[in-house]
Amino acid sequence: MILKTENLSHKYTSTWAIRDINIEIADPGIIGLLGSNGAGKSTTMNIICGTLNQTEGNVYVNDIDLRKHPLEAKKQIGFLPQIAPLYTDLTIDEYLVYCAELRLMEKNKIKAAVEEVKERCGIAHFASRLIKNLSGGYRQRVGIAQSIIHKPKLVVMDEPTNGLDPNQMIEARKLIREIAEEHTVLFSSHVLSEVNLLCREVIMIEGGRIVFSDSMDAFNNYAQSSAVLMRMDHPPAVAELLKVAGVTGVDFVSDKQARIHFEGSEEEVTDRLVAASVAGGWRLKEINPDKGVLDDVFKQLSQTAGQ
Ligand SMILES: Nc1ncnc2c1ncn2[C@@H]1O[C@H](COP(=O)(O)OP(=O)(O)OP(=O)(O)O)[C@@H](O)[C@H]1O
Repeated sequence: MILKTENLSHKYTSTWAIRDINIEIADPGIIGLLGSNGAGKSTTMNIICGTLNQTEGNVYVNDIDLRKHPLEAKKQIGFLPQIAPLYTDLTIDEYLVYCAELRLMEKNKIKAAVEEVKERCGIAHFASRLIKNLSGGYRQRVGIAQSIIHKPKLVVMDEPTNGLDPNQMIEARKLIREIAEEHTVLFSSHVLSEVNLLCREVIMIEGGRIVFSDSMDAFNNYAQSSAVLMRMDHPPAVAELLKVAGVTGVDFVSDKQARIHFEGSEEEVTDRLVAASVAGGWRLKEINPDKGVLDDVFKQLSQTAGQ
């Protein structure tokens, strides 16, 4: 098992920030830890990486108990915290050597490891530049480089694409995918689409508890909302739309676009709406499933979790 947490729970004050977090990762790939702000992602990651001591529960990395054998377990973990721990007055080379030493790498292996990781992360051409003179995207690459320099089994990244511009995000995602070819990556995000793009599996956490843990495909099936968005040139009155079998509610998001809530099969209701549009001359321009926004999915999932 690459990572196993058992009933991981943590209190900063009198209330539980996370409670009974059980994670099992047996296979390589990218696993997303998805949750809104304050859900408990950073707390979970900090504990897994040994930078925060849990109140209760256990962490095993590569079957090594992190509490009992912290040095051994930490050799198997790379960590990119939410704020990358960069020393901006060092050059990339100096910083990476320093990180390799912190990771207790053997002296004679450090030079080659630094070279390799610079190549891998696309920062070799800036090797002697001070980190403070790098753009946000390159700083993030340096942060990623330090997390894999000692070739850990598990790389943990806390919101690694947060604060990057769209191009930098694309580059960072590409790099994360490449890293996942050799390492298992656990990365957190509060953006559903980001997790969707990158991950094989998703663990969703809300209010400090896991509310969903399964494959991305299973999540998407679950998150499929029971509403469609319909754009028409000549939309009818709400009452007309409500006559279509299965339609349970209608709200207009603009004068030409309506959100149609329904019960039952999306395909059948969509077919009926299309037929009604043709018959009624509504001049349908577009009809699409309305994917639930993250908050709605959270709500659904937390209700399920409470049942
Ligand atoms: N040092 C701390 N002292 C007290 N409470 C804290 C501390 N750090 C986090 N918390 C609380 O613990 C809960 C979980 O926070 P955590 O930072 O783990 O969430 P998160 O999902 O990572 O959110 P974000 O994306 O905003 O970082 C929140 O209610 C937060 O206010």
